[in-house]
Amino acid sequence: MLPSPPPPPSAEAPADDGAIRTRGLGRDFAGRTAVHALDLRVRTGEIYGLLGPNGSGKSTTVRMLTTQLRPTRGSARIAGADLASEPGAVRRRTGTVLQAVALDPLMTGRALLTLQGRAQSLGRRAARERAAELLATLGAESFADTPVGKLSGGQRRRVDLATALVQRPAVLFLDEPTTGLDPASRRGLWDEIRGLVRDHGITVLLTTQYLEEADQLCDRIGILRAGRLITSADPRTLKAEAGERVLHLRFTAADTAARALTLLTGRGEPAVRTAPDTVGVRLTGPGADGRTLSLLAADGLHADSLRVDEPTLEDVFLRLTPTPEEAPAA
Ligand SMILES: Nc1ncnc2c1ncn2[C@@H]1O[C@H](COP(=O)(O)OP(=O)(O)OP(=O)(O)O)[C@@H](O)[C@H]1O
Repeated sequence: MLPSPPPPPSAEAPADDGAIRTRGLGRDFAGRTAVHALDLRVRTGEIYGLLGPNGSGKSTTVRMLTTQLRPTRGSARIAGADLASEPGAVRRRTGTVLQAVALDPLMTGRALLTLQGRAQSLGRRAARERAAELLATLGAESFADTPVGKLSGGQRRRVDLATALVQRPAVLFLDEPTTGLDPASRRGLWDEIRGLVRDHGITVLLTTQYLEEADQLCDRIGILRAGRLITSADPRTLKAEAGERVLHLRFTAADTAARALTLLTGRGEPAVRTAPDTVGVRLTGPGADGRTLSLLAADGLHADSLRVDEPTLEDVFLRLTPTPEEAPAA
């Protein structure tokens, strides 16, 4: 069996704190603010992605939440433990996979996991069993006895992940878990992360620079910009807020497209010519596509093909990119 359910929150923990709750959490470096006053809430059992451009404060946030970096201001509760007054409990209840993990390249994954188990006070036999169990869970048995220095990037990340799970964490922090992996390994790792959440109730907070990763993997996403959390919502909501859908109408001939454009703009529709034979119409509300098609049909115009472009997380991200004066100085 893998992790037991998350430990119950300590008596004084407010019931609605979820797995991670920060209040005004922030950090300055030499008088410069890296993270302002973060109010973050991650629900138990969700995958929460912190997304943001370079230098926006993602790693600083993770380092504060994993007790590696002392906050300058604010407070946080993680898996029911207070970050400032119960750092030991926070460490026991969380697992962390950082970007560059310094694994001894000569040790095998199995040996590393067994060692980790011993470090967590497991007996020799229990540590071996726990290692075997985790290797099986993460599909790492076939390379469990290979020195980690000889593993591929994706295999190594599985060993990293297994190492963070030895102590059955309630909350798992992953700092850019798939950076440098090829698309197939990345997808494989997503499946493992989803499995941990689904089968073992683990809460995951990950940072990523990959929009696709955030979109595919995360239940909710928080976007950091220059040290501030500027939005936090599920990917669908973010995309819906980011922009309108665009209906592309392709006609058999360019002059038909020209007629369609004249007709639509004459009726106040937000239409533009996107190619000689294509007209794009911004869909400004429910039923907008039907209205456009009816207008055209009433004039005897029929598109040869139709395509609707949905807004992407990239639209969200681009819209939220910092202005030069907001970007932290290099
Ligand atoms: N130890 C440090 N000393 C001084 N400044 C720091 C330190 N660590 C981080 N910073 C600064 O804090 C800001 C936030 O950095 P952080 O590494 O948290 O961003 P990030 O979003 O994780 O970036 P990346 O995507 O490049 O990893 C940056 O301006 C960075 O230069």
